[in-house]
Amino acid sequence: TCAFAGQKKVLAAYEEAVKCGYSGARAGRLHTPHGVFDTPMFMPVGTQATVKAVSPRELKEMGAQIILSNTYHLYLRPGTELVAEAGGLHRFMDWDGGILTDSGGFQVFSLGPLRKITEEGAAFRSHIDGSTQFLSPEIAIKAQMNLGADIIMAFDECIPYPAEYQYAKLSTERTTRWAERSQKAHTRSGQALFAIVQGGMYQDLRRVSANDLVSLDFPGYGIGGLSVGEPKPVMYEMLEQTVPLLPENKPRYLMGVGTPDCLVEAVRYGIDMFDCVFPTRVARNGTAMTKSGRLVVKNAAYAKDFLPIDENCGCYACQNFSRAYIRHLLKADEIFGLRLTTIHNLYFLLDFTKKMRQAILEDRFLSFREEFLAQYCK
Ligand SMILES: CO[C@@H]1O[C@H](CNc2nc3cc4c(=O)[nH]c(N)nc4cc3[nH]2)[C@H]2OC(C)(C)O[C@@H]12
Ligand SMILES: [Zn+2]
Repeated sequence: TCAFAGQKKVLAAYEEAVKCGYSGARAGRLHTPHGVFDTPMFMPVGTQATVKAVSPRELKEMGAQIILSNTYHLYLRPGTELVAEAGGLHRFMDWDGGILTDSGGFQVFSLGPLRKITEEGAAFRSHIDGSTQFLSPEIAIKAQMNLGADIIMAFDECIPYPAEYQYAKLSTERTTRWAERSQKAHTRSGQALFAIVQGGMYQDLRRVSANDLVSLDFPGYGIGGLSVGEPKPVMYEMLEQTVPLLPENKPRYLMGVGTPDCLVEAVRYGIDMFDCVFPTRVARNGTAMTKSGRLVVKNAAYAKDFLPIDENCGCYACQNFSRAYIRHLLKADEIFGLRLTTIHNLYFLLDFTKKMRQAILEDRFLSFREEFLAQYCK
């Protein structure tokens, strides 16, 4: 049911992805049990069944369509059976938009002190209480069926960066076997299971991974193993190698990205969906995202700056409060300060993807990209 149909520029009976200029950029519509959503899209991250510091009502107001939660975290606490008893994740967190859950493949390797990876799965110690835990494709899929997200991810290994070719090859082949096991374990109808392309930073492994997963016929594809510390040009090169091998009529989701400069480049290669903790995380240490780069509103320079973070921003923070006020709250450790920077950063990225979509529909994406990159300092 997670069909992906591009938005056609002219009215027509069928929908097809609108291609733009000499790029792979496309404007699409993602059909899920909780609604039809526009792409390109940014998905706010709500790791533990809440997008930190903002409410579902505020998320709806700022235009969030699909939000993310993490199987790894919810499996450890409060447990995915408990969430199922509560009526599933949508009911539990009172969110009636789309939900995508990551499978735990990344969190196990980035959070829990790793014990061991075998063909069967990954043994690790919980970062919460140090208990010995184990995740396999079957366990991760069952957990995600309990949570009831609209889109779930296959259990994979996010290859660390850098990694030896041989390690990347063996790990990628195992991830493909795990994707097949994930598919067999996935019995919940109405829920889309996406595979995750791996391959490290090796072009040939990326192509093999993409081709193998495409032949297993998933309704959508995550691109994993990126945004793990590699230089941005390397990430873009992996996209160039991978995205063209993925079906045009299915969504492509670049995991863990990111900042607007990365989003506009990835959209050019044909990516439709993004998630990243960046906007909510940097908000909590007083950094606001703007079209010219980062603005550390906590800095003394803004003590008497009575302008909003961004005069052209339509968010609740910019419409009602000044930099001086937000800086005061952050300095005073007032929770409302973090809420305002978080609201602004999420709104900024959600609005940015809306602007990219509009540019694609009006066939001016490449000039939009040029203008944006010219004024954005990384
Ligand atoms: C720029 O933010 C830092 O970088 C991480 C985001 N980068 C990222 N790459 C990912 C790859 C995968 C993958 O291969 N497989 C699965 N299943 N999920 C994934 C999730 C991923 N997220 C954030 O994660 C932390 C919190 C470590 O820092 C952030
Ligand atoms: Zn704002």
